Amino acid sequence: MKIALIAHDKKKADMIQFAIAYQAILEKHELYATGTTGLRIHEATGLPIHRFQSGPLGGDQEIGAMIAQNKMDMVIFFRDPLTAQPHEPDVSALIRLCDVYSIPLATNMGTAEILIKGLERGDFAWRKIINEKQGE
Ligand SMILES: O=C(CO)COP(=O)(O)O
Repeated sequence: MKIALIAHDKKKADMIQFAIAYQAILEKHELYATGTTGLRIHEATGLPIHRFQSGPLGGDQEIGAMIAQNKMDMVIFFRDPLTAQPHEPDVSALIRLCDVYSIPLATNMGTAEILIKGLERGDFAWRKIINEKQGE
């Protein structure tokens, strides 16, 4: 599965803890991230991770483009709900696309843990079926 990992600055520590805790699951999948989040996860875990631009420089939009092409299976996006983001429209657009394409999206640690455990349990087999139909 292709998984996008994104965290706003005040949530990066949470994301790193999450990646360390679930490294054994994450390493079985293809990981993508916005620039700084990806760098921090890679430094903390050594996990291979494709890094897009930093969020404010277009990284959210690049991940959104993958969703629009049905090339992303899950998004874990630890948003900071208490800090205004200069690229708020990009953040909203990414979340909107997850809803347009029914892509599982976690915006906090509680939901992310449920998604990742579901992934390990095989709950995302339906994504595999869709991908196979598309010849991916
Ligand atoms: O701003 C972000 C998502 O909206 C995250 O970007 P970085 O991972 O580059 O900090």
